[in-house]
Amino acid sequence: MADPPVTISEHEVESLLQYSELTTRLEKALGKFSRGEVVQPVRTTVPLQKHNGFLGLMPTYIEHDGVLCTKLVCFYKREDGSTLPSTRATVVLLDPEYGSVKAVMDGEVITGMRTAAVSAISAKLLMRPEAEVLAILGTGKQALSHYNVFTEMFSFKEVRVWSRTKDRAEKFMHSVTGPVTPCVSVEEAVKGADVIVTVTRCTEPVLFGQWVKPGAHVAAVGACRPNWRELDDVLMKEAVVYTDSRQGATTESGDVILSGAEVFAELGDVINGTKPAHREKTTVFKSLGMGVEDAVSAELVFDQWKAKNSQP
Ligand SMILES: NC(=O)C1=CN([C@@H]2O[C@H](COP(=O)(O)OP(=O)(O)OC[C@H]3O[C@@H](n4cnc5c(N)ncnc54)[C@H](O)[C@@H]3O)[C@@H](O)[C@H]2O)C=CC1
Ligand SMILES: O=C(O)C1=NCCCC1
Repeated sequence: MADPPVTISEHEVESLLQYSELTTRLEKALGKFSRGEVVQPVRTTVPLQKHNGFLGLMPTYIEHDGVLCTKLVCFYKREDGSTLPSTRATVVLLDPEYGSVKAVMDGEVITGMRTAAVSAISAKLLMRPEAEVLAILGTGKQALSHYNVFTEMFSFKEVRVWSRTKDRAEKFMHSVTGPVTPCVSVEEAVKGADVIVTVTRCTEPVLFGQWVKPGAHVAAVGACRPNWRELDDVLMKEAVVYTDSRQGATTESGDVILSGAEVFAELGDVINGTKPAHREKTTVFKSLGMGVEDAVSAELVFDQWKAKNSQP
């Protein structure tokens, strides 16, 4: 008889996950994914038309590691000023042999941290070594997790943040401990920036190639629907485009599909050494988010939870 599933709250997940171990596991998982060692269909999305959103189903099986997992994530195109969350997620970890549920855990922190950690891996692989200026477009949940991991992993001389209102950019600045320059326009934020993170909910391009410094690295995290955009055609066509999943990007990314840009490689290909990292060129990492990222994060949370809760 299987043990009943454990429930792990948002607060507990937060106390159990650290970027250092998470990033190591995610890097290995991206490599495995691109070597074909992970069963992970492209996310199934169910439209929630009445609420202007989608339910995404993200099942994943890593046979070699005995990890079976699925995330249920609802994401919405919220009206400006809405106080409702734009993403809500739950992660379910299963026993692949018995099919029983081992753990049900909050997916908010996992989604925030694993997405930011994968963007940081993209920057580690693709930004110029002398990178000094980071620009973050957007000031929501992902902006905060990206700020946290980028400032933990790298030593930028300046971090700039842009939001559509000055108030929001200033509020973000006051919510973090390190120095931040709030910017009133995207152009001001990205001018001369070496690394640009786009974490907005916008559905039309907000970042234009004409403003991007040649050789900069862009981690594009929002716009995860085939008709949503964050980046313009000029940037998509000038840059060398990397993704988490080629199949995911060519199915779900408006920036890739509508610009007609070619996907050069998956991050896992670079990690596996089968495709080069073009640090000297302008690069875009188009992130869609993958079930395998949630699976290894949930397994890490569960391992830590068991260690903490085991009898002495
Ligand atoms: N690639 C991935 O793995 C993941 C992607 N996402 C996506 O990342 C984006 C950000 O997510 P969260 O930070 O959780 O959302 P959030 O709602 O906490 O923050 C969104 C930010 O975008 C800004 N924004 C909204 N509409 C805008 C517009 N038209 N133009 C410019 N800025 C606008 C908001 O003011 C806010 O600063 C969303 O599009 C979400 O779907 C979320 C989770 C994972
Ligand atoms: O991977 C995820 O989780 C998400 N990706 C895009 C939309 C929101 C959630």
